[in-house]
Amino acid sequence: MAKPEAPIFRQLFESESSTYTYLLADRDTKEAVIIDPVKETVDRDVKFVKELGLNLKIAVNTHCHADHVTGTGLMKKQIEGLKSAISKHSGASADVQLSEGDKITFGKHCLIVRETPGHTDGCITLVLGDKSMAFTGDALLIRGCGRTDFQQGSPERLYKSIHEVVFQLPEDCLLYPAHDYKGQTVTTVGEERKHNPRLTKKLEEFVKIMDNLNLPKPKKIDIAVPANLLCGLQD
Ligand SMILES: N[C@@H](CCC(=O)N[C@@H](CSS)C(=O)NCC(=O)O)C(=O)O
Ligand SMILES: [Fe+2]
Repeated sequence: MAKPEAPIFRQLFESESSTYTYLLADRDTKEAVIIDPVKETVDRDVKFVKELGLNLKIAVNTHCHADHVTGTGLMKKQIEGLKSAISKHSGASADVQLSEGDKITFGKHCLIVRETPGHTDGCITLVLGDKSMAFTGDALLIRGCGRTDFQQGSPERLYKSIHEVVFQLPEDCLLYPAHDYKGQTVTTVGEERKHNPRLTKKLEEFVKIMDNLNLPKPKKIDIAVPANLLCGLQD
């Protein structure tokens, strides 16, 4: 059973890009936040928000995604008053440009913005006010991390972001990534500090690993990045 003061929390999945979208809401006021909605699943998510009687205030992107088109622009057309948000360092347009330490409030809860660059310049981690959970975007993935070979990627910056921001959260803080490709859903700070095969290494070795991932580029990168600079609304 969830603690009475814990927000409503749902983890939603988009299977083509293996993206997680998160919905959080205050149980009393019904004010809600959505994190990383995907264009293809906007109808599902809007229906769900309506079914739960939520007042969706803000749709936040953890960064300018390269692998899928964000749903924030489309969602704004369907939900009156909804605002989009992204880091001011992302280069993307949105109603709210976020900076380190900003608070996104929903009812009695809030998400605190922590800048965690390295995968991209504008990556943020959103930490729930009581530090019981955090949304790491592509900075930290479960037993992995975001690639650093495009979009201003820098393994040195990513290593610093994870060690100095994410790994400083409480050991039992639940970490929810923007993607998982192996069916995993959640991890903790303690688990990743102990078992992350990349981030448990010294910086020099981490840089070597990241420089030699040799991953193919995301299939949609040439469509997704320009669209995501405009809330996902460019055809
Ligand atoms: N195959 C997928 C793209 C997979 C990919 O590159 N994922 C990114 C996160 S989305 S920008 C990543 O950082 N992966 C790190 C890793 O170690 O897998 C597609 O074509 O969309
Ligand atoms: Fe990404």
